[in-house]
Amino acid sequence: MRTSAGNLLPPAVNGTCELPANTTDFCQNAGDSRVNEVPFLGGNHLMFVREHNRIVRELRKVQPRWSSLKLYQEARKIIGALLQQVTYREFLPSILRKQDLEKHKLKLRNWGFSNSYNCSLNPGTKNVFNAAVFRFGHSLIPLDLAYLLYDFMSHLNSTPIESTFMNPHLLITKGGRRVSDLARFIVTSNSMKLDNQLEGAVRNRLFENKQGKGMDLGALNLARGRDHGLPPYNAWRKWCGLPVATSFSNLPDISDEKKAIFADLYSNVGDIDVFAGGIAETPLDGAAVGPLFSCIIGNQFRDLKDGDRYWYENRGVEGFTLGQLQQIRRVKLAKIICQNLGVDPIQRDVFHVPSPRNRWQRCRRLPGINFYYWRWT
Ligand code: HEM
Repeated sequence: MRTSAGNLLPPAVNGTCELPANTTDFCQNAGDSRVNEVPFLGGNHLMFVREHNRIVRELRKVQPRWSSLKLYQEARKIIGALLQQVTYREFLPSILRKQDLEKHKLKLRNWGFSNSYNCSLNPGTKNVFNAAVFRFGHSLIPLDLAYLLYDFMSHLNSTPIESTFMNPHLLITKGGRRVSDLARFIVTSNSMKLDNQLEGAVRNRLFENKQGKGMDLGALNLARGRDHGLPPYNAWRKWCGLPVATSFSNLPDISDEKKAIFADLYSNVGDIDVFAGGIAETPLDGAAVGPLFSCIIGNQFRDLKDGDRYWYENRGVEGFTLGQLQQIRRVKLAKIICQNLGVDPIQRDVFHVPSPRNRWQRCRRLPGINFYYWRWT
């Protein structure tokens, strides 16, 4: 895939971000226009483009006769598999309880092919998931971004997050030489707590213009839910088989303090918006989200997996061989980050900050794919 100098993403033809005057920075081009929304999202795009190109180089060594189209398609298939694996094996366990992962059949196999495909499931994302539930991440957004240098101690260029919206400077400056400093900062920093608090940066200053007028992401989420005609919080509780609130004083999974706020803001308990109610729930023990969001997220990811005929663990003419599948199963996100963004050492589980239970590892010691298994494809 095309990159630009410094192994960065190619520049966008039409400016899709806001650049200060007299800068050598550029807006990045990617398959999704949100690539410029915030530098760590751009960093994710960049990482997978680099990983794609790295995989193509490796495949070419074992399959020198493959056309560039065949190389592209096989690398794309492997990237798809890695994204699925990281999501289910690393990300979901960091937000859902073990018993909910089991209940929704979200656990991946360690060996062999999967036979969980169910043609009656619809793998499309549901309106409530996009327009409300999966926006829970808006409460995790950090206050600022910075560089963390090689010594893992010195912080530089701390920048309020609102100054980085639609401005890829921190990521692409100096011909990409700062990419690893930014990535090192991100993998070692805690996100904000998952709660019903959104930082001022996104509540008042989202995409702020020159006159100092910004938007409110929380309000956008609520408006989007209504605009999409989503049923209210209580209706989704019922859908999930959870007790439904009959009055503000008996909202079952919400603290007394928040019950009072809801009573102040809504005239009827049946009107509470699903986004507002869901992020106000007290997280379940061992989870980052409360019962309602656990239910809807669990359901959605079950359908995305079991409703997908091309799920990477499935057996099929289009699928991987067993040997290839076992190679893919060796890879964790830490390996993808360290190989492509130069964070070395890195903790094994990048969804948690480094600790004695989540120790640093040298990149070369983390398992990766042996492309020898693609020799007979
Ligand atoms: C600084 C970081 C972020 C910013 C500035 C941001 C901003 C936005 C904006 C402006 C929208 C569109 C709102 C609308 O008009 O309806 C949106 C949608 C959304 N965001 Fe975020 N967001 C960020 C991080 C996250 C995170 C961490 C998550 C989840 C883990 C997330 C999940 C979503 C989802 C699911 C949508 C709906 C997408 C769709 O329907 O296609 N966002 N975000």
